[in-house]
Amino acid sequence: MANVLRNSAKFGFSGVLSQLSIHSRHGRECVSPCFSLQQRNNSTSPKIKVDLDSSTGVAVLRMQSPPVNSLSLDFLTEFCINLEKLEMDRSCRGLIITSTLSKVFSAGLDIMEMYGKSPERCGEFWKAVQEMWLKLYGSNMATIAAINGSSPAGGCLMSIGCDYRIMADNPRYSIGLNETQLGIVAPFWFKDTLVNTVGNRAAELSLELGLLYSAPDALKIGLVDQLVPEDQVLSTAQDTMSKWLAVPGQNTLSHWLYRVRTLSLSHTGCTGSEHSPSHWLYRVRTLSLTLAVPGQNTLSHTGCTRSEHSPSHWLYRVRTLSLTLAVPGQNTLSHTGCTGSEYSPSHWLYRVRILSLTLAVPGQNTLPHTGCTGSEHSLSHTGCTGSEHSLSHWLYRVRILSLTLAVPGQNTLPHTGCTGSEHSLSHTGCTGSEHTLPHTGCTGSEYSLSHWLYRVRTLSLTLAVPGQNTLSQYTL
Ligand SMILES: CC/C=C\CC(=O)SCCNC(=O)CCNC(=O)[C@H](O)C(C)(C)COP(=O)(O)OP(=O)(O)OC[C@H]1O[C@@H](n2cnc3c(N)ncnc32)[C@H](O)[C@@H]1OP(=O)(O)O
Repeated sequence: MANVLRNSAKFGFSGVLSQLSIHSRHGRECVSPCFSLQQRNNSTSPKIKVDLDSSTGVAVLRMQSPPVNSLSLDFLTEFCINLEKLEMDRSCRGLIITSTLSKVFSAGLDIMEMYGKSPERCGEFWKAVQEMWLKLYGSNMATIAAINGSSPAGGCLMSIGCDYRIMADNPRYSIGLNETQLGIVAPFWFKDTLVNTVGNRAAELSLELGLLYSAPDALKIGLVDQLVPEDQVLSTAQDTMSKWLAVPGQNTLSHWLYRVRTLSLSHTGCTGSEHSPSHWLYRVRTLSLTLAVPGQNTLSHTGCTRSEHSPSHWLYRVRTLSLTLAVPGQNTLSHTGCTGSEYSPSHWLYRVRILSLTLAVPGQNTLPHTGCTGSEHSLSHTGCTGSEHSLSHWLYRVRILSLTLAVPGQNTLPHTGCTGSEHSLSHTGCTGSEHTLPHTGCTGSEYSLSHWLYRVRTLSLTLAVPGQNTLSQYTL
């Protein structure tokens, strides 16, 4: 362990990436010439071994970092570099992740990385953890976890970041997000990924109690998709992969349609440098919900100081609560201007989302029945202020338009009154000028509409990664 730590990364994660001729996955056709065919087929780094079978287009990534494949900064850096190389390699369509160690897939985050480290090191580490998840969950490859041993915490995150999980049928092996048992709270994106895998209630129980599931129990709740004898884990993964690769276009649209919301972290409003990533990754949703609790609006830099709610409890309920908070008469949502009590909670619980759309309708910004009268609800970020559009027109189109607004070279939507540079990505919660699209490197009209309609959300999520607010690593 000490050796692992002593040999830790000499350069930051982003530094490592910048040393590669990294191109966007959007530019898969522009594979960097620095990767020869041979290099792409096989790659071995101290902790990771990758074999790409060019006849099938399937790569097997073997984690080989004894004793337990713990996810140190070194490990994560190597993992992400290997993932990025495969992502850029057009011949690679599927990825299987497994372990060379007996009994252990991965023990999760290296706990020594969380102890006694400098803030800078912590920042690098947490960025690398999140990068691992972003790269895996947002991959354009079909991904299968061949779980041939225990896979707690971060190991479980890696597994649920894949499209499919095959686990060794051995009741001694366990898997789960047990962070709460360790006295730490899994970040919301761990939680969201688990919810997407096992559903809300199972995720809630699992996270609040920090449960580790035996292989058979994991199958019961859907945490893994299939159990097979231990010596068949990899071969089954390879067979299964061929089914995934037979689905037309599976590597893009269908994959993304399910994941795009989870990946779009943009609404956290985290702009970066002022808060360390780890600070925010843990706290942003907790804080945002606490802020919304009437009478509790005091927490240090956000104004809230209360601590009576356990993080795990709150982290998992924040979305549900945020709906309730919108009930007029139950809360004073000064930011919405809703103060009345004329509507019952149930009425609002069902309508608040629809109404929030309505608030965005130009010329309909005064919603007397909600008590909202101010101009604060104009779509200032879209530049739409007029009343030229009818309600129904907008109710159906506002989302589509907001996508279109993000299309470089299409920022002039004459019929909406939007003319240009004011189309920062403020709808993502990013308010600074640094989050305009030019910031992402997209300045021209070189991309077609359809290209962007599919990718804009993907890109916006990257903007949301604290400390990663430039997309400099992508060549668009
Ligand atoms: C906000 C999100 C935060 C965190 C997410 C995380 O991922 S935190 C990490 C959580 N991980 C765990 O709780 C797993 C702990 N480990 C285990 O349960 C077992 O080690 C495991 C994986 C089931 C394997 O058991 P086995 O009996 O085969 O090995 P043993 O326990 O004897 O461990 C061997 C050596 O590995 C060291 N080690 C184990 N886990 C970690 C880890 N996560 N990080 C660093 N080091 C780890 C363990 O201390 C042993 O070291 P040694 O020097 O030989 O004593």
